[in-house]
Amino acid sequence: MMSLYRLPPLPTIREIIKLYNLRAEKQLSQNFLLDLKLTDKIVRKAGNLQNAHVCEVGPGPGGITRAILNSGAEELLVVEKDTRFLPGLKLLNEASMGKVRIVHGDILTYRMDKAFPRHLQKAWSDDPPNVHIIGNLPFNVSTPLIIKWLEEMANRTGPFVYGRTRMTLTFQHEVAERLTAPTSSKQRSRLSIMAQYLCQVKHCFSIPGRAFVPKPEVDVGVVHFSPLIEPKIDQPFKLVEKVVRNVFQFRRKYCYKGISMLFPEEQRTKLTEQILTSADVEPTLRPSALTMKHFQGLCNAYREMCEQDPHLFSYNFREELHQKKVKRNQDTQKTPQITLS
Ligand SMILES: C[S@@+](CC[C@H](N)C(=O)[O-])C[C@H]1O[C@@H](n2cnc3c(N)ncnc32)[C@H](O)[C@@H]1O
Repeated sequence: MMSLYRLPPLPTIREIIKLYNLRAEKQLSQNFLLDLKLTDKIVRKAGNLQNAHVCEVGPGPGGITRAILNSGAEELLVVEKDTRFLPGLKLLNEASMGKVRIVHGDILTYRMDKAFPRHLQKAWSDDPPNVHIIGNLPFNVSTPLIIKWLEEMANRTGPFVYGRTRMTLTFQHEVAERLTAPTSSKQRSRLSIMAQYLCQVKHCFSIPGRAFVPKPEVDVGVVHFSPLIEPKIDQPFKLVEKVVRNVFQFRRKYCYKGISMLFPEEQRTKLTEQILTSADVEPTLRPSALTMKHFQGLCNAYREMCEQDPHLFSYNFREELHQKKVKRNQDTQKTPQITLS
């Protein structure tokens, strides 16, 4: 069946690279994937792309682009920052009879909410729309981008105005492990909770660094995100983010230490006890041992406490520390100097 959708005249990626003299820019962390088995495998992990509307982020010379075009997608929007790749992408567009829409831009600022026709929109509780995001981006872009997209997923904005848009993205191997880490694993971190409370996250497979040209220092993990109908924590993203950040800031200590920093010093002991009791969290658990249910309990209890004291949410213990330091310095300067004559 697959051969029905194959587009025979597509130029090979090596031809495109040679034709336009496309060298990877090390400063831009460009690492190309030219192995067709691997580009096909990434695209297969996105699911069935027949008649799909796909956005590929950072297509570069077009290895993954080609695999997407061969998968039966109806429309492929590519967002590429580096102008050197535009002529090669135009060539792929011509060879695919106009299926590729090329945007020269930065995916961090591109309006994904306007990227596709509105008729593709599905209700959140419905099946996911036939809209997919696929990309092999530089590591310094993929991590801030996934944090931005997780917030947009929580708010149903950006690419999630179409419904539960699925994403298949590459990350540095260690980040892929953190995104998918289960309770009590070494890699369990802030990113694990933020991703897993909103989606089903799957580390599909790893690609050794040597498969890329040029070879990056680290291996790469391919991660698939499928947004959940009901997030596992029913609280605003910013609140969840604050609780989770506090819990993990002292990751080697008992969890009560980080949790206590949600509260101003004068109420710290009392309110920490209150939140731990209400969320049914054992104070001597390590942050990595907390389950999603524990985080749900902590966020719900913190929300209630913030409703009772509206100043609580804006409290930031680092700011308090900073203020104290400034005051100490001012006091030292005010102390009269006693000079011995
Ligand atoms: C690691 S290379 C991968 C290229 C290609 N997808 C592949 O797998 O061979 C990353 C690509 O993303 C592009 N890129 C980097 N930052 C970007 C951004 N903020 N927005 C859009 N594209 C970006 C780079 O120019 C480059 O083409």
